[in-house]
Amino acid sequence: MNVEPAELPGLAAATSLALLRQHAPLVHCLTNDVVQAFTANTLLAVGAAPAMVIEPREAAQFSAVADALLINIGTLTERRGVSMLAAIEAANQAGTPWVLDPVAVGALTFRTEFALSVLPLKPAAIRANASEILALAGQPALGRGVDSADDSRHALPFARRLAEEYGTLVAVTGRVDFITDGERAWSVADGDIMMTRVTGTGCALSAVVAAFCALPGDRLQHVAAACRVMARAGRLTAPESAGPGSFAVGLLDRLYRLQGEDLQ
Ligand SMILES: Nc1ncnc2c1ncn2[C@@H]1O[C@H](COP(=O)(O)OP(=O)(O)OP(=O)(O)O)[C@@H](O)[C@H]1O
Ligand SMILES: Cc1ncsc1CCO
Ligand SMILES: [Mg+2]
Repeated sequence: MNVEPAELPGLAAATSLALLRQHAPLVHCLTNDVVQAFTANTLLAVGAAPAMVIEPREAAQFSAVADALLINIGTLTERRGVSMLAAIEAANQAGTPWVLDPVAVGALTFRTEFALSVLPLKPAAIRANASEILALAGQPALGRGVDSADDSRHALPFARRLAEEYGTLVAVTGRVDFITDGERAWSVADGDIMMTRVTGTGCALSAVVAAFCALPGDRLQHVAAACRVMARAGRLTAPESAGPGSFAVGLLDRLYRLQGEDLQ
């Protein structure tokens, strides 16, 4: 149970990426106001398709036909919460996987109660930083707003526990990403510190995780592959960037150009 997770093999990540581009899943994103366009462009760059349908009277209708649903509570409002619950219910009825990004859960009461209330609604995966995973698991966390101040390795046992308790997958990201179903776990040691200097790399990754959840086959492998794809693209882009601005643009270009051999 507590053995060190193995690094996801490059070939597995490449196989999942090829499958993603073949299927080009349509991802219904109910996400925060900061990252809408970056998230949509990230999905398009990697080979999936986005749609941000947020009106409560349309959300359920759309999530029933999308291939995956993303629920990100970064700028949660009461009205957006209504859309999210309707979308989750419709996705569950249609057998569509949905992914939770519990942004800044912990210190803030409204979003924390909301996140805890949707955990039993069978998310296919949860993607969060270490502080958010600790908070979801009821542990003291050092998060500062939307940023993590905790180490993903420290959060791994709690990620495992959450995955087991809710029958879901948990991807806890940071310097090293860990992806677990409670029993099995993969690690992804890649990325670059520059990824924390652009807002929404984690939020966009959660949308990519949702896209990979739509694929047939080993979902734990696919979610780990999503983390690998994002982190690898970040690692390759950082040295070519003058700063966060060109990094954000370069990351999209790199995701678009990323080939299986870049992951090996
Ligand atoms: N110190 C680091 N070194 C290398 N890569 C990192 C580091 N921290 C985060 N990353 C990478 O950045 C991406 C986003 O992860 P992070 O944990 O920062 O998400 P987040 O805090 O939810 O981000 P946001 O809320 O801004 O969207 C992941 O691909 C992760 O691997
Ligand atoms: C900066 C910020 N504030 C609320 S959501 C968000 C995007 C990163 O999570
Ligand atoms: Mg986040």
